[in-house]
Amino acid sequence: MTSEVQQKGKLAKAASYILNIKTTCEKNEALSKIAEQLIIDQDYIIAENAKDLAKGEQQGMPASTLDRIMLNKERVEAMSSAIQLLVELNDPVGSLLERIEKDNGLLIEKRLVPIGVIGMIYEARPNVTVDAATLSLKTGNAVILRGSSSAKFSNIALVASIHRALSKTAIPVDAVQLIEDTNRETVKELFHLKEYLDVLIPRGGKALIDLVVNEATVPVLETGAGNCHIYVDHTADYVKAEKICINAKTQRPSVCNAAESLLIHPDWFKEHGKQLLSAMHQAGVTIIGDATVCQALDFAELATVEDYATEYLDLKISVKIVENVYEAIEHINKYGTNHSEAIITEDQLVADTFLNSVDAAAVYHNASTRFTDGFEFGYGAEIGISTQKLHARGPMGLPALTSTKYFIHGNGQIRE
Ligand SMILES: NC(=O)C1=CN([C@@H]2O[C@H](COP(=O)(O)OP(=O)(O)OC[C@H]3O[C@@H](n4cnc5c(N)ncnc54)[C@H](OP(=O)(O)O)[C@@H]3O)[C@@H](O)[C@H]2O)C=CC1
Ligand SMILES: N[C@@H](CCC(=O)OP(=O)(O)O)C(=O)O
Repeated sequence: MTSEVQQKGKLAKAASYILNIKTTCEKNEALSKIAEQLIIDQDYIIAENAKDLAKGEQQGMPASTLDRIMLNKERVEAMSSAIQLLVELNDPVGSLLERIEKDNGLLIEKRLVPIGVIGMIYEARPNVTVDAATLSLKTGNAVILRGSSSAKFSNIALVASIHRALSKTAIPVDAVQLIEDTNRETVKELFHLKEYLDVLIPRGGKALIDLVVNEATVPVLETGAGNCHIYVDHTADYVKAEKICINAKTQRPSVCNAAESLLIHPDWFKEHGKQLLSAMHQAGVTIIGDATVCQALDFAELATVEDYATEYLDLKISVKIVENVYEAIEHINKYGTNHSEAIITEDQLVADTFLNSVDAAAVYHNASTRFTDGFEFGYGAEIGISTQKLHARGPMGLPALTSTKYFIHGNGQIRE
């Protein structure tokens, strides 16, 4: 018997061949219809979402996880408006990257093309269902979605709404597939769906990413956990440091681009450490410090080596005193996850050393790590934040969902 994954993979592949010849106008019309349909269906979507929330509450899920799953009128409207923004963005498909005219008259053009079928395994956040589907459609790709079991009812409702919208357009309904069987074994089927999948994007914690990278035989675009640091150098401006550290830690502690660790120069710590960490503590942050920090502050708890490797995803931060920018870089390259790293300094040379030597997808000088986001970078949304180096790095918006193809135009040339 053919499995759900096999069946939906086959349908998505067939749809991808239809989709890749659709015009930008046809794709945009379909996106606008989806934006409208989500609003029409919002009561149904919110009612289905309530089933996920009730299940989560019964299982004793923390409030931060329930908040990630929760949909209300405002959030559905935000999803719909994000799609309208995507409509406005340039369609990269067809863009000419290179044009070579050979002496024999051959014209070689290198253009951006859809990847084909994208597989997505992702966390319990229903808006990712809509982001992934719409980014894929705009770039002429079909998508197979496998969201978390914790958001199952919400995802089924959202994809039903997307299908209702697509059925009124030139874009095939089969271009968006949702795997409804949330058994973890079905996830593994995607790892080997070579016949139908062109790329698999896992979006979630380290355990999921390691599993996919180690086991998948299909090409993988790796996203990753965010153990993000801020290094406060001895020339750092206090006002900037406080604003950035509090924003990076507290604005949305559960996301991958939130700061998890502070590294501070000893001279700066002597002068401003107490003021900064007290302000963070007052903002609700638990300070897990090294011996120097704990000696200076009675509210700090002592850090272990594990703390430096931990992505808390909570109102908690580890704090370590480092001798200089070189020790900061060494620490980050050892404990970081190649996601987003920041330095606060007024010294441009120190900043340049940090930005060039830290191995991460996004490096910041005097700004919050929270900006690593597709919308903030101008991509409308992101399908994930890549922490690998090949094909795409950082927030993956529309261009990251394309490949290239050579189009060669001749008039009878043969190779001598
Ligand atoms: N770089 C990026 O783009 C992003 C990174 N993140 C990172 O993700 C993490 C938070 O996500 P979290 O909620 O923990 O997500 P998880 O990693 O727990 O889950 C993500 C998805 O993978 C599935 N899954 C997890 N483990 C397995 C397994 N062993 N076998 C099969 N399927 C599996 C889950 O299914 P099910 O839930 O049904 O079990 C879910 O659909 C943080 O580390 C955060 O930094 C988050 C968003 C974006
Ligand atoms: N796009 C996000 C960051 C990445 C993300 O989606 O994180 P998560 O909430 O863990 O699923 C943002 O900063 O808004």
